[in-house]
Amino acid sequence: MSTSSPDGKFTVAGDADGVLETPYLNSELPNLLHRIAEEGGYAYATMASLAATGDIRAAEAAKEMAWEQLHSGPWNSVVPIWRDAYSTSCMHLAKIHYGNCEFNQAIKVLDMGIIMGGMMFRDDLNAAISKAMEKARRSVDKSESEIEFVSGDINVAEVQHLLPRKSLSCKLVGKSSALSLEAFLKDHYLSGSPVVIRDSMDHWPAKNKWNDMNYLRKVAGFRTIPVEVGKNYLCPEWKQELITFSEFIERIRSNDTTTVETTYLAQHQLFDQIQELRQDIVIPDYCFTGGGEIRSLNAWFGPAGTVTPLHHDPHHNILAQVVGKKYVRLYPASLADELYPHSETMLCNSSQVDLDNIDEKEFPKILDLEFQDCILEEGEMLYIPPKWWHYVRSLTTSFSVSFWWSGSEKLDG
Ligand SMILES: O=C(O)CCC(=O)C(=O)O
Ligand SMILES: [Fe+2]
Repeated sequence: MSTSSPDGKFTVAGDADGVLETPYLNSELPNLLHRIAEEGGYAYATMASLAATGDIRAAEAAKEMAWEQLHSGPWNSVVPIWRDAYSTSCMHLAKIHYGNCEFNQAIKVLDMGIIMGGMMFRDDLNAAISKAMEKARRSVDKSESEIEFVSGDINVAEVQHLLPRKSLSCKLVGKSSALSLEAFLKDHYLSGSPVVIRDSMDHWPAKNKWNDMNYLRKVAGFRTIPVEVGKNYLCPEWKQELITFSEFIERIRSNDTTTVETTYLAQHQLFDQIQELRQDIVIPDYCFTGGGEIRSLNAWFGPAGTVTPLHHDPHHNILAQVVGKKYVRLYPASLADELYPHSETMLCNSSQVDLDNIDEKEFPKILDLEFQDCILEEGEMLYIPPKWWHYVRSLTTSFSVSFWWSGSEKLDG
C-alpha cells in the first residue's frame, strides 16, 4: 500500500526503496500547473495537483486530458507545454504503480512519457526508469541460456530472387578497410560518393552483445517501443503499434512463419530512450570530419524481409550494421527527377516506384538508371551522402544504427 506525504512524495510501509524520486518535477510542478492553467487547462491543473498526492484516478484523468491535447491537431501545432503536462501525468501514475510494486506498469507509463512527452522532466523520467527496471529485473528468470540471433552466411545466389531486378549486377559500392579520416573527407564526404567502411566498429560493445536476445531482453525487455507493422510505410495496410521490446523479440523469433506480418523497429531514437543501449555504441569519428552537427541516432531492428522503400534524407548518414546483413541500393541525388518522387509534401522524399514490383508501364525510366548497391555485412558501415536515394532490405535478422549529421556550411556550400 502506498501513502503520500504532504510534499507529494510517496512512501511505502516497510520498504525504504519504494519511492520514485522526482526532484525536478517536485520543484517545477507548481510553476508548470500555473502556466497550464493560463493556457486554459484548469481542469488538468486540478487533476494533476490531486495526482501528485497519489490519487490514481486523478492521475489517469490528467494523463487522458493531456493525451487529448496532443491529438487535437497536427503534431507540430500542439502547444509545447502540453507535452510536459503529458510526461508529468505519466510520472505521477508511474509513482503510484511503483509504490504498488507494479514495476512493469510503471515502466510502460514512463516510456509513454518519454516517447510522447516533452523534455522538461526527462532526467526524472530516465532516473525513474532505471530504478523501476532494477526492480523489474529481479523478478526475471535468470536461468535462461544465451539465445543468439542466427544471421549465418548468405550465399548471394540464394538471395538473388528476393532482391529487386538487376541487383548486384552493375556497380558495387566500394569497400574500404581502415579508411583514414582524411581519405574519407576528400574521397567521399566532399565528393559526395558512398563507401562501405570496414573494421571501424569492432570496439563497440554492441558487436558482442546485441546478437544475444537475452541481453536485449534484460536491458530493454520491459520497455515500450513504437514499431511498424506491414509491408512498408507506403502501403495502405501499414500501421504503427506500441509494444514492449520483449514482445517485439518474440515477433522476430516467430517471423519465419509466413502468416505473421513483418514488424520493424524503424527510425526510432531508441538511444535517447534507453541509456544502456546508448552505451553500447560509439559515434564514428567520420561523423565529425566536416565540422557539422549530429542530427539524430536511429535504431533499425527487425527480422529478415524488412524493406525501407526508395527515399532520400537531407543529412549525411552512416548506416552501421551491428547484427545481420542488409541489401542496400543507392541512386545519386542528381537522378531525382527520373525516380518519380511522390508529389505530396509529406512523401516527396519517397519514390512512387516499388522496386520489388516495378510497374514498367508507369515508370519506364527506372530500369535504365544506373545505381550502386551492396550487401552490407555485419560490422560494416555505409556512408550515404545527403539526398542520395536508398532502398534497404534486410536479408537476416538485422540491427542497424544510423547516424545522421549535417555538414558545416563552409564545406557543404
Ligand atoms: O535500414 C533501413 O531499413 C533504412 C535506413 C535508412 O533509410 C537510413 O538510415 O536513412
Ligand atoms: Fe533513409
